[in-house]
Amino acid sequence: MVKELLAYVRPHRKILILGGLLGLIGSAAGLAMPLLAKYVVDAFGAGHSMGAPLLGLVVAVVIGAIVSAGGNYLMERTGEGIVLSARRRLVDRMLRLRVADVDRLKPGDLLSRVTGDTTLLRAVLTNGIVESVSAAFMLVGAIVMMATMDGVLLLVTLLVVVLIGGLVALIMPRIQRAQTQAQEAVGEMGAVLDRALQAYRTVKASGVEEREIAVVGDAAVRARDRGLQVAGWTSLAGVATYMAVQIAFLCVLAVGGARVSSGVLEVSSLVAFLLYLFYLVPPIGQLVQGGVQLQQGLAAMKRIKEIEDLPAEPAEPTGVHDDAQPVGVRFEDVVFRYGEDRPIVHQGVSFEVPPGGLTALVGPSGAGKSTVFALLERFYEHQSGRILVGGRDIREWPLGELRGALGYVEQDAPVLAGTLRENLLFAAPDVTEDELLRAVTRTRLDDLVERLPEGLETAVGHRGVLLSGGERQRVAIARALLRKPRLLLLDEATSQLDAVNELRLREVISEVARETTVLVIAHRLSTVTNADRIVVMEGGGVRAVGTHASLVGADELYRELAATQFLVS
Ligand SMILES: Nc1ncnc2c1ncn2[C@@H]1O[C@H](COP(=O)(O)OP(=O)(O)OP(=O)(O)O)[C@@H](O)[C@H]1O
Repeated sequence: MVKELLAYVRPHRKILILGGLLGLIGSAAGLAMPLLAKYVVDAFGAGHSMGAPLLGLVVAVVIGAIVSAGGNYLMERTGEGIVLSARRRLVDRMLRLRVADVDRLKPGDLLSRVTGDTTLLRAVLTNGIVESVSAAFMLVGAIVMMATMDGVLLLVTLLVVVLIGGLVALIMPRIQRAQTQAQEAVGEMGAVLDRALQAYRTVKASGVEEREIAVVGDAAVRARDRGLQVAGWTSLAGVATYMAVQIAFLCVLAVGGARVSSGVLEVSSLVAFLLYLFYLVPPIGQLVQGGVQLQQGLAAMKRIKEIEDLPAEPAEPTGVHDDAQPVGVRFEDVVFRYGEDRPIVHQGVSFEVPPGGLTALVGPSGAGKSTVFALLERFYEHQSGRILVGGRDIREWPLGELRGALGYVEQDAPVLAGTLRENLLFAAPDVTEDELLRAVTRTRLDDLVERLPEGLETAVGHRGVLLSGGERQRVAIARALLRKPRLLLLDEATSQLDAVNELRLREVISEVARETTVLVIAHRLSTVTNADRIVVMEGGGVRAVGTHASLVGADELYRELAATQFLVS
């Protein structure tokens, strides 16, 4: 894991080393200061001119400040670079994952990995590493300098520091544990808030705002409590460090005072020694901090790796293609389940759809209709049997080419944030204005475009709130058509459409079916009666295939479905 962490640093190592060197020079300038102060005191005591040592002191201060600032900037720069490459890698992988894997993961959690965990990497990889190195340098430097001043005083100091250091070492694991719990608590709060925001309308309609506010509030209180625990332990460690320095200061003052009065030690050396003593504090703190950051960074790395280690789909370009010939579909004894531990959804599904025309899939809820689409798009892989598109096994199609040949309209067709134009051009950004307008006309969206205040340039909102269910689906159909699909998969909207919208949708579907193959999961009679053939699915298999007229006579389930679901008169 540490190796993985360092892999992120490798491309930035030159700048990081330069930044680290500048930091070290800054530290060295800092270390020189007590020594220079000693010379000032010595010069003062001996009645010599203080000009030279004072100048040295000023130069050390200025160089130290400038060099440290430069080093700091380089560190931050590297940090941003590391976050950028980590985010790019992670997002690249995330958008190439298999649908099957993404379905298992929580969107809020994925988001936090890109925004939160990558930021934690920065802390450990830049400040963490570099500050720890420069802190160790400072620490050793200060101790060496102190040793040159007076060995006895150093011994007194180290004794106190080691004692308190032991105490801090005992506190550290507690800080770490509390910190992890605090991060989890914040995550939990995010999860409950996400739930409420996702179901915003349901929350309002159910009148449960107060309860949801309380639930999120409770989670926030738990996060605060965990945060307080961290604060408590950190303060204790701070007090211990502070006490260590004060006690060491008093001891050094007492022992040093005695040594000065007995003439073994000069006053200036005692002053310089005491200054070095206070120089020990920040590096100790930084080393402690570096340890905490390393733990956080490793935890973040683990979460990032979890995603990066998931298999990706092959990265092939998809998009508009030249061959617009409609293709047929054939399912041959397809067996499929969503997971090892899941029930079988398709138990030997077989049916055939010739190229062109309208085919409706009908059947009770849970029969496996949407799963047919998921398998055709290869969101999931079937376990046995064969699925042919255009006479070719879908496993032999390059994935990008297969998806390029299919148009897919989800039941709850999403309208993306942005303008209507952006929504239509989402899958085929390079089509001409003529083609765009033709698709708008074909999907009977011209009325809508006229009605909207800014036509195609109207922002249709984050959930397309300005559009009705029927309009949303026609926008999605237009979007799919602009890719010139050879087979259109349409999961018909179940939401009640008004008569005008239903008529329009039917017209659109029939018209599209004249040019390409349309496979529609049908929820209304108008679609079914218009269909060239109907595949009736039940319990993970195909029960009957025929036309509306033949099935009403021949298939009991179909008759029943038609009578209840499809509003038969
Ligand atoms: N992503 C998934 N992971 C696990 N199980 C799933 C998933 N999607 C669907 N299922 C299960 O597979 C079965 C068939 O679902 P499918 O959506 O194909 O049915 P359907 O005929 O389209 O039903 P509906 O008309 O209600 O949408 C259901 O029992 C469902 O719970």
